[in-house]
Amino acid sequence: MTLPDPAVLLPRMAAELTRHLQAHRIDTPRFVGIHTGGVWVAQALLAALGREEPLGVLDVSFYRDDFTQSGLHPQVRPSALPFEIEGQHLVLVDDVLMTGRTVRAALNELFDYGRPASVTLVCLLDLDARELPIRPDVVGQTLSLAPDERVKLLGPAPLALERQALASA
Ligand SMILES: O=P(O)(O)OC[C@H]1O[C@H](OP(=O)(O)OP(=O)(O)O)[C@H](O)[C@@H]1O
Ligand SMILES: O=c1cc[nH]c(=O)[nH]1
Repeated sequence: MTLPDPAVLLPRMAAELTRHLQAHRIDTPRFVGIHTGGVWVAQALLAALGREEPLGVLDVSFYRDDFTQSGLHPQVRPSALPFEIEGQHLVLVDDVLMTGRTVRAALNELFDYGRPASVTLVCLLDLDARELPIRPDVVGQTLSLAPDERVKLLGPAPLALERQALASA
């Protein structure tokens, strides 16, 4: 199966997000991307929406539930949220949603900064392999991979999806 082109998915996602925000009467959303791929997608989405505003960046490494098993990634960066979280309507963006564990970690981190009024979840690809009750509000495309396959977002520009074989243990 051919992987989709992010440049095709992003304008559709921008239109669907606009409809979602209007339907929920959200006028001033604050965008937060999950490092690394989610930040690239959030930047592309802001550009597609014609919005120029600071983007929050979350590195969820310390909040992962496999943190003690996997060790710390050498490029862990502090999160940077250039706006209040308390009472805000957040748009949380990631590139790939698979088990939902990264989004769980992101929500835990966000709630350590304050209580948002709402969180809208946007992802470029949904791999339909959830291990937690988390669902996206806006999704570029849903794909099912073979058990030994993974996808990787290459970026930041141009964005492209690459198929990878899962390294055997
Ligand atoms: O739903 P999950 O099973 O948690 O998987 C989704 C996460 O996997 C990838 O993160 P990765 O840690 O590879 O970071 P990256 O963005 O730097 O590639 C991807 O960017 C998502 O954040
Ligand atoms: O295939 C996958 C699964 C999880 N996260 C990714 O980035 N790709």
